[in-house]
Amino acid sequence: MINFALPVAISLTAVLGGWGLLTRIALLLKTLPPGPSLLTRIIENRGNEPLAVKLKRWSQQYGDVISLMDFVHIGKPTIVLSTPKAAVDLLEKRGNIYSSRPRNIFAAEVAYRGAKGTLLPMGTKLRRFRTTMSATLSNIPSRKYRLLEDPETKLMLRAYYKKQIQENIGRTYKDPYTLSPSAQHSDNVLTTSRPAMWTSIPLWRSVTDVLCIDGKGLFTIRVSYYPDSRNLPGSRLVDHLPILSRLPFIAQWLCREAEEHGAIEERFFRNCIDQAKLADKSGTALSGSSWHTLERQERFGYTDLDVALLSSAPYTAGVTTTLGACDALLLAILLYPSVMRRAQDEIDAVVGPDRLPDFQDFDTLKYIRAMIKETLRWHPFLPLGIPHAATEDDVYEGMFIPAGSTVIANIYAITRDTELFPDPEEFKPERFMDATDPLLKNFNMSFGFGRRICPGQYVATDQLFIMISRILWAFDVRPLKGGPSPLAKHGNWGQVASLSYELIPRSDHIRSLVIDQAVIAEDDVKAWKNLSY
Ligand code: HEM
Repeated sequence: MINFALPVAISLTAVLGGWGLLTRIALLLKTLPPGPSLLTRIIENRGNEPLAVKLKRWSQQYGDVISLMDFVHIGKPTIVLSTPKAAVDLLEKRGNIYSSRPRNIFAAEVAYRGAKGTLLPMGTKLRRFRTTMSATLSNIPSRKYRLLEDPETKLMLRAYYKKQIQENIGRTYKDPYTLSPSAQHSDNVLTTSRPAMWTSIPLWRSVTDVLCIDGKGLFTIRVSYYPDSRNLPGSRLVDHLPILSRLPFIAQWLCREAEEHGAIEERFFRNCIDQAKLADKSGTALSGSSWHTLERQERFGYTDLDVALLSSAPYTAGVTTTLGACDALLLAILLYPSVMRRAQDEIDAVVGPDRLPDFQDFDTLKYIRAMIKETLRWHPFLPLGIPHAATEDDVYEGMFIPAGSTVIANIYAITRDTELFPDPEEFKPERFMDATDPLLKNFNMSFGFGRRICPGQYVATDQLFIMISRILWAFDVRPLKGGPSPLAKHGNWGQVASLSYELIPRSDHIRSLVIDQAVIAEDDVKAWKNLSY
């Protein structure tokens, strides 16, 4: 007798499977959040409209939560959240299912071989990574870096004066001195960024080593970090067809860029870990994520690559972001001179001319803190944050969000929510002064949401506070006469284009105080030897 059982079972499974798939697709199409059709997206793909702006425009047309489907990731749409409420409701209140990262083959798998903390999906490795981050960067632990931020910013101020003297010999201090925010290799910018590096790696051989490998600036390594349209998961061919990464011949061509970037970062951060070990032996290490990770290497079975990439997250995630925010703050000052005057009035009343602003002034310099919040709102450095992923099916206000969806908080749109932020394009620190709404009082939306929220937010705020309060205590910031209008430099997010301005010393008394303090600061910093200035 012919045995029909197997073919019948196979056919039945296929039919049921196919039916299941069809039912799921029908359900998806019916109940997914609304959004532009694929055709609209293809048509509108032309032109140079930035992704965050396009998504904001679509959210005004379709709703606070929109979905974008494609033919490759059927059943796994991209969901975009465009209001504070939607982002808080999903990414924070339902953080247990919205805290993963989407699969990112090009960057997370090929370039970083599963060792990049910021790209980790939910699981034990992510939990351990977040523990390291909070043990070394959260509110209280982050204060230990003040030991470095204090002397470093004193040296930064002196560098500004020195540069003036060098460049303008025989002339008055009122001669212009320009800083270019995009010139990240300039001495002064390096000085300000160094504390950010220290949060990650306790010892650096020299600043040049830190920023250049084989003559290539580390800032250029952005394989996955900036979620612009090019780097979003799914924007590379290999993300759509994972099988390609397993085909050796094709993979060489498709994945070369990722492999090259990954190899450079691995070499660089392994070298840093070697330096950290030496620093510990000589007693010069300031404990940071390197040490926290190294100490747990055996227990957690971390490979050397894991140690190098997990512990370097504060450096890769913290330097350009914080410096970019500082530049945006200076740009706001150039565009809104009354803001600078009000900040200086506050500094003069609280601090006076006889000492530098200090971390002890953090609570009293309320307007400076409001300026920092307003800068992060007005000009968010990461307009689309870093994408999250849903790990379970969910329903939100009648809309179905399937497991596996990529979930993006459009921080650019969220920080322009007119209910919470009237006149959103205006730079108004006052909106944060004496605010009672918790969303304003504890404003941190530009740092992301929920369990993946930026763990470096305290370090970033400290560094912005000390840099900006000291710069405004010592200098007036003015646009260079005849230079292009600073307005042209405001792209609404990310790095502001290079802008020229002059720093005009506020008094000779302050200048001599800075010079004296810098001498003491040099000694403080020498405790961490091998740094070259
Ligand atoms: C103004 C400066 C900064 C801004 C605007 C910023 C913004 C962000 C945003 C939007 C995210 C994604 C959050 C999410 O997925 O919801 C993020 C993640 C992260 N940030 Fe920051 N950041 C800044 C500075 C820093 C600093 C100074 C550090 C470290 C010292 C840091 C370390 C990190 C790390 C490690 C992550 C990944 C967290 C994870 O994947 O779980 N950031 N940041």
